[in-house]
Amino acid sequence: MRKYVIEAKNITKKFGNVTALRNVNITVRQGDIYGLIGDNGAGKTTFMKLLTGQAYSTGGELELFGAYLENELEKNRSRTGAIVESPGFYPKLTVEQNLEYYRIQRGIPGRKKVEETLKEIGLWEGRKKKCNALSMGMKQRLGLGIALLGEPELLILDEPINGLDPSGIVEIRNLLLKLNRDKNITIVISSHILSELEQLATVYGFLSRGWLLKEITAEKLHECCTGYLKIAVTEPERYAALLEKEWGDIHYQVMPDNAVHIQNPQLPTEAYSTLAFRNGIGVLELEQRHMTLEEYYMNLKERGRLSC
Ligand SMILES: Nc1ncnc2c1ncn2[C@@H]1O[C@H](COP(=O)(O)OP(=O)(O)OP(=O)(O)O)[C@@H](O)[C@H]1O
Repeated sequence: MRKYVIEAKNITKKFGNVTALRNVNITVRQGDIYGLIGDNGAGKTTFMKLLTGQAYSTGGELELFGAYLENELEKNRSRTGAIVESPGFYPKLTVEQNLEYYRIQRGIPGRKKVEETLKEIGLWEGRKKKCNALSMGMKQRLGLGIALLGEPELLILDEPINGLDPSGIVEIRNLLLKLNRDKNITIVISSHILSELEQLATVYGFLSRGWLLKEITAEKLHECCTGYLKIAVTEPERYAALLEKEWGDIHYQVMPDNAVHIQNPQLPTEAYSTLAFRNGIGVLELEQRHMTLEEYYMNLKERGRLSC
């Protein structure tokens, strides 16, 4: 069993009369890439701020690397690195000078550390650039570099791919995967780009208005979302009636575009097309589809809870 890095038990956070988190239970294990998903105002940043010590809970218990007493928790925060809200760079200093500044400020020994970090985040070539001349992608990488200076075991990243172009997104993704794989760094990451999170996360937590709707591993989610068969036919209504007659307990949906979506099909694809052919119905399109993370999330929000 992998060790717990974060255990949030019944965490509540109120800002005056605004409740940002309500009895939230979140568990992150060593080596996880934990994707926090939720609409604006769901409580993602607040949760991350509780982890970094930028805010404190008003109820419940937070454990970081097994410690929950405030002074021990604080000590363990030194084992984390974070980008929560934009890191402050000195615009007139170069990339290298900014990193050097933060190294000294945090009391991290060894000048070599800056060089190693620059190479790790792919900013060695751009180290002499002033921060006010950096692209968004370079800024995000520098932010990550500052977070990495203290050799964290846990990275907390609030929307680190926000505002990046497609190649910037791929660069950050590959960097995070490498850090996770090679250094076993546990990562908590939030993003509104679900198709991107899908390529990174090993566990998901879905927040809505301060409630944790669901926590599920990527593996389990994938199993649950075996998805549906999309079969577009010339006579969808008649085809739907035939489906029911042939397999009574089948779950399907007739879509506005002549397609019928068969949920979790139990038989080989041909069985469903043959049924149409046998009854003189034309098959226009046949495609096995997995539910995307985005579709799962939209369903979850609509229904509040899903069976898986
Ligand atoms: N310092 C604060 N004072 C008062 N209310 C706050 C404060 N910080 C956050 N909130 C409120 O708490 C709720 C959760 O905000 P939070 O920033 O955690 O959401 P989020 O999921 O990160 O949203 P986004 O995707 O927009 O970043 C919101 O209603 C927000 O207005």
